[in-house]
Amino acid sequence: MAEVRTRISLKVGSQSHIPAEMVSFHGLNSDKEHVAIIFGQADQIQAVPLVRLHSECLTGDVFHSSRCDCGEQLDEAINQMAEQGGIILYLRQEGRGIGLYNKIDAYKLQSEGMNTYQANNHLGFGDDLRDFTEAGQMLEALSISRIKLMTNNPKKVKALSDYGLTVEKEVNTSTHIKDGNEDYLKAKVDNAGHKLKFD
Ligand SMILES: Nc1nc2c(ncn2[C@@H]2O[C@H](COP(=O)(O)OP(=O)(O)OP(=O)(O)O)[C@@H](O)[C@H]2O)c(=O)[nH]1
Ligand SMILES: [Zn+2]
Repeated sequence: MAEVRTRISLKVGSQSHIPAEMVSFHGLNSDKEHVAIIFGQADQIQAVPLVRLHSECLTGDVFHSSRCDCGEQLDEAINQMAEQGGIILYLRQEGRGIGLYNKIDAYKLQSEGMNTYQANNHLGFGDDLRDFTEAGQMLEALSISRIKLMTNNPKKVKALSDYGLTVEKEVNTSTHIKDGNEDYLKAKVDNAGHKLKFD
């Protein structure tokens, strides 16, 4: 199921030339172009690699929007995996699965006072439409069965465990508070049980 592997070199902050491999897949449940980014050949030489499932966030990952923490979490994962190896599954699940245009509609409602979950519900969507089965398929295709999962989201841990993977350890990301995203982070804790720490 893993299809093409190609070498890439990444730059995050002051760290440049971070070597990695990008892997495409065929035969996943949907036609979404999910990719794996593998650091330090972790799939081949580590028995229990560090893994992050990162759901796409164009506004945060690319443009570092102040509304969320996605870009910072992605950079944190890359920095950590550049040191110790690991695998990022970059999942094309924009807006927790509602898509970019709907997320923009949700942002408009959030600007008027709703939190992210209320805004999704107001638009007729559930709190979170993501399905992580394909992440399980991708890890299976890479012959990985035991992982350390980098997340604060209990739903991801449960989904991979239900798929049949062994999550030996949960590694929480830092809490990336910045001007504009505190309510977004607190809503994740209150509505989805994210393990984020606020000092
Ligand atoms: N609907 C909606 N989605 C958002 C909003 N802000 C960010 N997102 C999406 O939320 C998702 C965040 O993905 P992740 O960081 O992988 O997941 P998470 O559930 O926060 O869990 P962690 O592993 O702890 O980071 C992405 O799909 C973003 O596009 C928002 O205001 N509304
Ligand atoms: Zn985001």
